[in-house]
Amino acid sequence: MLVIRPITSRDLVALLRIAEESGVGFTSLPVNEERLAAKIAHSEASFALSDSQCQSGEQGYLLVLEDTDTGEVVGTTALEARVGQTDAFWHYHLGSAVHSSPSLGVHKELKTLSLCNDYSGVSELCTLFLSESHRQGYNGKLLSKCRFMFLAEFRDRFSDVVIAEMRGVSDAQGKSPFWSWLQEHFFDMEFPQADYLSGLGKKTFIAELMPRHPIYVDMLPQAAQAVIGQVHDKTRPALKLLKAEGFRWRGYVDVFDAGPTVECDIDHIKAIRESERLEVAIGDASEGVQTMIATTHIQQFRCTLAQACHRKGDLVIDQATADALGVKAGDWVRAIAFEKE
Ligand SMILES: CC(C)(COP(=O)(O)OP(=O)(O)OC[C@H]1O[C@@H](n2cnc3c(N)ncnc32)[C@H](O)[C@@H]1OP(=O)(O)O)[C@@H](O)C(=O)NCCC(=O)NCCSC(=O)CCC(=O)O
Repeated sequence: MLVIRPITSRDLVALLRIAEESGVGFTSLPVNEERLAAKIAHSEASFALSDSQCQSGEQGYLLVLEDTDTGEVVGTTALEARVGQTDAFWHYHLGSAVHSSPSLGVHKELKTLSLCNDYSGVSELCTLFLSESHRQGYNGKLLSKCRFMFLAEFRDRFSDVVIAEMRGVSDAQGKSPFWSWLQEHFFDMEFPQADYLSGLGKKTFIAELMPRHPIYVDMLPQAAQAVIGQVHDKTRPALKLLKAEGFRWRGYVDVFDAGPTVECDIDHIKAIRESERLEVAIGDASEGVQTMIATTHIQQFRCTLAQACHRKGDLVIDQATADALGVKAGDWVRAIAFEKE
């Protein structure tokens, strides 16, 4: 059975393997053992806090998908409580500037990119990765959507707005058309190095070196213009999953690869609106439907997909599912059907 649970220090080797597998441009998982160990420790500390200790918003929750039959970790998924609390959180915003001279009969509407910190303090979904061997059935959906169960249950720890920075376009060698232009004029480093430094949290160079004035998009090379707001091929499924939940692009893009950042008000997220809190009943669930089920205690958070019968106020699951989730009859869970009954 595949079960999502909080990461622990014992998962470091698996996380390192996933970081290698995810490749260049997957900023939140740099291939750096020390950094990954620090990420795990930060997550463990965040899970250990009580709600009232979370005022700073600096918490990060990193979860893994474990195949309980083999003990193998096959995916990751994460949430940041509030970004930009300790360092600045940068984006470019795609806007427009109108240059108009009625007397000459000239009217030009030009697209611009302006550096901003508009998403400071919002919550972020990140670090979504499923090993290729497990990209089948509802596994990807489970990994993406389990975070909405988490947001719904532990709502007070998060902001009213949730974003996700989608990986932008880069080739197999890690060359990004957008970065190539920035590199040529403003930086002396390759995209993988900039992305790596950003993943390490060393982001001050962005403020120091990035172009400070708005950029006229028409003045960028065609190749750079073409990838603004576009996602990496491998990230299309991740974007589709979020769009289906109500996430939209409002013109914000990553400062390195120009990948889109999508956002949604927390209360408008489909899975949050449609999931229900139900009481567990143990029994025969073979006539039920595929259901995502999450537990409601943060330290013992578990989420899985299993056959379940939805009855008025309760949810019938079998003993194996209850064991995997660590729940018993009468406990509360949050659930949402992936299939209609
Ligand atoms: C993102 C996941 C975990 C998703 O898993 P799967 O690929 O198994 O999911 P799936 O169910 O097959 O696909 C989800 C939906 O996308 C559709 N789909 C599949 N391939 C597509 C494509 N090329 N273009 C458009 N849509 C596509 C499927 O039909 C399905 O829609 P229907 O249900 O309608 O059929 C995986 O692809 C992955 O690990 N990708 C590589 C890592 C990555 O790029 N991660 C995102 C980085 S950006 C990030 O982490 C921030 C975002 C975030 O955290 O959510």
